[in-house]
Amino acid sequence: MPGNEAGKQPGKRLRQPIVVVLGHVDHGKTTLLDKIRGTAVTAKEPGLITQHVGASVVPASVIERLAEPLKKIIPFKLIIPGLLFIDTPGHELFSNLRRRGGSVADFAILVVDINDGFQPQTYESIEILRQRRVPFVVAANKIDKIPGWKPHPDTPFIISYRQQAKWVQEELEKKLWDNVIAKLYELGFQAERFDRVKDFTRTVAVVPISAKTGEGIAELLAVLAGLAQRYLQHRLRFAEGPARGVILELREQPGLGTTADVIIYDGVLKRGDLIVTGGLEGPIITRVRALLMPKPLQEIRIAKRELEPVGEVYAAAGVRVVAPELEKAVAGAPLYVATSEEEAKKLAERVRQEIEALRIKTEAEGVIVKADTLGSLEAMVEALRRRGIPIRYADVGPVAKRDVIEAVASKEINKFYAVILAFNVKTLPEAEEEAKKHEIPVFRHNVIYQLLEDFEKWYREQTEAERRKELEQLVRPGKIRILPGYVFRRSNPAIVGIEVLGGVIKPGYPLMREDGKRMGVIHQIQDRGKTVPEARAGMAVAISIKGHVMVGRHIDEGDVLYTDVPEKHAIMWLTKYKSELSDDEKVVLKEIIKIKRRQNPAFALTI
Ligand SMILES: Nc1nc2c(ncn2[C@@H]2O[C@H](COP(=O)(O)OP(=O)(O)OP(=O)(O)O)[C@@H](O)[C@H]2O)c(=O)[nH]1
Repeated sequence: MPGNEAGKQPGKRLRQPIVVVLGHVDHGKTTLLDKIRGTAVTAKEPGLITQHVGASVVPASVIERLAEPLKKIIPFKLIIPGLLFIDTPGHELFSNLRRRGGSVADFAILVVDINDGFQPQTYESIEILRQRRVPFVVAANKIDKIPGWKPHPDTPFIISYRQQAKWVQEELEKKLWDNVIAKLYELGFQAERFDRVKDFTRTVAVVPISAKTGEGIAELLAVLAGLAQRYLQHRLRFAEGPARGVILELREQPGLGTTADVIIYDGVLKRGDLIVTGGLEGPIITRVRALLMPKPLQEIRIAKRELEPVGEVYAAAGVRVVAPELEKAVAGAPLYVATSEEEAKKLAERVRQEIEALRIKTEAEGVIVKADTLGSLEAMVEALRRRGIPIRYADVGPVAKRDVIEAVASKEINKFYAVILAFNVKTLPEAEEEAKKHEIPVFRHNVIYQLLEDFEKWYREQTEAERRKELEQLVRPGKIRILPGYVFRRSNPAIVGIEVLGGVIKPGYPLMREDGKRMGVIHQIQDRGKTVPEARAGMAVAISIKGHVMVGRHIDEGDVLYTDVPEKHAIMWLTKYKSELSDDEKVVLKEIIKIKRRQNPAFALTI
């Protein structure tokens, strides 16, 4: 079984924990994975070149040797055979390592540039790790870029650190705290530099490293291995029994059709096995035609490595599966080996239910979600749920016309949710036209965090604009007194000088007397000869009043008038817009309600 060391002695073998690398763009994920692979290769352990499809294994012997100088700080004896690293970093792929209620990945390394600190994808990575309950270690990368740092290539961090000048050490500590540890605390995690951690299951260990110089890689691997053992004490599994895995990626391969890159996290997968996986049109029951693994090579150039057929693979493993009907499968779907046709049917039902549970379709209000894979769909749905954003419809695939139709239907219930959130998928031309026609915004991004930020920003702007508009239309509480000696015209319209005693008046506001009788509508407000849009408490202005109002008959000099706030408006002021009233407006509103209740005791009773 070339390339699959776990398969060499298929007796009772513990499986390796699966590790993923996440983090913000350019923080050094790829460089770190290359370094880890390089470390494993240059260790020149015979027969330990351990390449998988989409993954690499760092054997325990390599980790132990690297960690030798650290024995006093990180004492451990490894019982796991090694660590399986998923080769492609990033949360798009990580989200496909899904498994009902969690992740196939046992651990993660969150890479944070120690100089750049937390960035959008750092937050997003943490969110996804939290969702899937994956414990993680933080690699505070690029320590070689700290001013004054003297690199000691491929040396443990502790040893290199001791040889740095004091001020350089201080600079590192400061950055480590400000840019990494404090940020983790803000998010509710207890975190410490790895050598100060007492309980690795409660505290996030932060390992300062340089993926470029190799400083700290020894500790990073040792901490991971130690953590893996502690965490997995009760979860460690043997590589035996029927395989369970997940489709990481599907690829078209000339001559072979659609093949699936699968991560096997449990059991054994053999050529000829009856397997069950999932597609959008339903579960797929098929047989493994071939299993492909990379040919063993003495170097790390893995990109174009040739694959060769193998008879079986043992968990944990990354393998390319060749089988009929895989073109109907979907990335992120589970893959199970069935021991009989009957069991296959049962498993198929389980897979169908699992996939259906992720695809949402309701008649209720909510957004429309489209994502490229099951894994990203699940991550999107969970992220939306946590933010309390309702979902009407969620599915895998490009944005199509029917998605726009769903959004239009959603608009009838709540226009602010009539949007399409498209994660890493295209919009079909027909759908684009339809969206334009119905003014359905389509938000697209390949970072979930960013996609949701964009939508939430838009949502806030829209609801705020709506609120402003509604607010503008409400009659505000206002109280005025007609100034004696300032009657300019008695009627048609009446023009009088007034003083605003409280609240505010605007043109268009109806007025009432202290006995609740309507006294026309304010037509215009003038302040020293100039028309103004409003008058507030303390101002003395002239107003014209339209309607059947005559000074001397209906109203008189010295009279107090109020704005005639309609009951609906009064209720809005008492509830939704309470915070929009000034203190004097609140006092005036109370007086208005008192007047109104003389005629209608139930006026603006909100409970
Ligand atoms: N000085 C220094 N540069 C580093 C280190 N790690 C990575 N880099 C550089 O940072 C840049 C980004 O590194 P990548 O490994 O491509 O980062 P990434 O996180 O994989 O980025 P994406 O794959 O684009 O998400 C490259 O130019 C690396 O050479 C480090 O420890 N020190």
